[in-house]
Amino acid sequence: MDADAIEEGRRRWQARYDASRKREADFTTLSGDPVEPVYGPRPGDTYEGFERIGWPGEYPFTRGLYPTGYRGRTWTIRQFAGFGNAEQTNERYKMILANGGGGLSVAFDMPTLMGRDSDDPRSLGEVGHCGVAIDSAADMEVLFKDIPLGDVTTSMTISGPAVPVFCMYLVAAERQGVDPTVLNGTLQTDIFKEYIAQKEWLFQPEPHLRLIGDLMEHCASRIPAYKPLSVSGYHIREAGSTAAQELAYTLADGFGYVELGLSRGLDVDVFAPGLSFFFDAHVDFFEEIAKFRAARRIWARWMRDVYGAKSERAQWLRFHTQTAGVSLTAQQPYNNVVRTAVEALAAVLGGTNSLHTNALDETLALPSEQAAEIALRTQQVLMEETGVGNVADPLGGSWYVEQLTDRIEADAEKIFDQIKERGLRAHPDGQHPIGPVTSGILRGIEDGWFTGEIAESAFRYQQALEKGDKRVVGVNVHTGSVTGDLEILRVSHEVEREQVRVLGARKEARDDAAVRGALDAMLVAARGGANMIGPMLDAVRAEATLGEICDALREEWGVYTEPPGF
Ligand SMILES: CC(C)(COP(=O)(O)OP(=O)(O)OC[C@H]1O[C@@H](n2cnc3c(N)ncnc32)[C@H](O)[C@@H]1OP(=O)(O)O)[C@@H](O)C(=O)NCCC(=O)NCCSC(=O)CCC(=O)O
Repeated sequence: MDADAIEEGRRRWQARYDASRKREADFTTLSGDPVEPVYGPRPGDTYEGFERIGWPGEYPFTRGLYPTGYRGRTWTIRQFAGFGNAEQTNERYKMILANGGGGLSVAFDMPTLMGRDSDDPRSLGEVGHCGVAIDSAADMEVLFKDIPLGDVTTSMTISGPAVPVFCMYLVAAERQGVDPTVLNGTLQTDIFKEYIAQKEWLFQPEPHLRLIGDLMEHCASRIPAYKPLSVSGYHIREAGSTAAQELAYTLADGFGYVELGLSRGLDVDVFAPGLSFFFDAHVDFFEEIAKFRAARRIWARWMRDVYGAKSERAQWLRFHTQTAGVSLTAQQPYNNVVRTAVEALAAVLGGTNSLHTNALDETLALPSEQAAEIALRTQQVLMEETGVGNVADPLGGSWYVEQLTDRIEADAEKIFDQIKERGLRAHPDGQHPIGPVTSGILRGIEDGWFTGEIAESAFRYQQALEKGDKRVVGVNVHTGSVTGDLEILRVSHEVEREQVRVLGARKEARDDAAVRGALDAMLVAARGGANMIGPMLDAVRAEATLGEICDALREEWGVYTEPPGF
């Protein structure tokens, strides 16, 4: 790009920066010297390919979504939390909010994630263990007791039974007297990554996609700020993928949901802002920063050029980041604080919109209160002390980071081609039921391609670790010393007994005929083409449980069994 064009871009950015709101904060160095909100080539310099880098707040958004970077608003500190019953988790949420947490993020227990009630025999021993147990709208009410749902953004990490759980959240808001149309938050809902990595699905992909389409339609028309999908690479990475695979599979899944919305006749400029993303921040500092920058650029280009999105918001890739659970070690666990801080810094330098920092004991158990506090404080140290939010995309223009960004982008594009090619194999006539990328994803799920590719990468890394080419402190290098007793959070089995007792009492107290009638009406919608959110909300209002709703649908649609892979 020639020097004049670069200067014209700088003036455009400056005008938008001047017109934007900034935080009341000190934007100087620790020594008191002023710093610019963003840096670029020196006036008069040319820069080949600068249009791929650009300025913060404009296409292709490599350098961030906002002209102000974090000067406008810092990232959201959003700590993923949940354990035991709704009452215990409600206490933890109040602690997080009181200590400066910016939003909530609900972790559900395994039975809830699988759409089973706490009194289901298959739930035995799991209730309240890896997250909070939620059986019905009444539990959701307790979960958010004294937390005004209209004022706090709430993320819920659940995908198989995302839609009934979302209905419970809406009913809890109704019962708080909050107008559901003002709600703001994120539901994970990403079923593709369940088949690819996390493996918490309920049905075949097609009925799941139908439900997700209903949800997208409902949110786009009635709850405009709510983000019904958090397209997730985190679990793909944690399963052992490379950074480029994480990026490419996740963005491809995002394209799949865009195609789903388009196939339902929705307007891309209306529904696309409801798609958000969720990535891992692993320990290779620069590779991760490059991944985040490439993610924004690829998404903006595809949204504009392939799917016809016109508004900036529909071209924006907004993402939450969690530091890499898989990088934590049980050996010398205090070192995990250091790893997490480095990973969190990569996320921030990559321009994350929201961040969870892992607690040092998470490789052993759910975080203790003390470990959870250190994790929260880690973000606050970065935010308050380091000056990292003063300058947007401070690594933009680094030869290394720019080349890494280009390389990851090119690797991702190759993977998109492979996915589309699989789609064409499934539909050689080019008649894709939802869209070409979706066909490729479904084919890749069906024939085990994604899981095979991830397993291959995980295997290669493990070999490198065992040969000592890759080193992990406390694991294959610097192994002695620095130990210490950790206080481990243990969830009492009493929680399960109490949850089952309360659930039994609620079932006794409700109007069974109303529950049955509402579930039947939901099944009528399932068989026809009507949007299922309305009837599902009615079932939830009648205190139908999550297990009852999911079982009715399992009976209707059948369950999914993974094809065996070797
Ligand atoms: C979009 C995100 C990513 C972030 O939403 P947030 O509300 O926190 O932040 P945001 O949208 O970026 O910002 C809030 C508002 O401020 C505005 N805003 C932000 N920065 C600005 C700036 N500089 N200038 C002007 N406006 C700005 C935004 O546009 C937005 O307003 P508008 O709304 O008006 O635009 C959302 O989807 C989210 O919160 N996701 C979290 C997902 C999550 O927690 N998942 C946990 C998974 S845990 C898991 O899966 C478990 C893994 C495991 O451990 O196994």
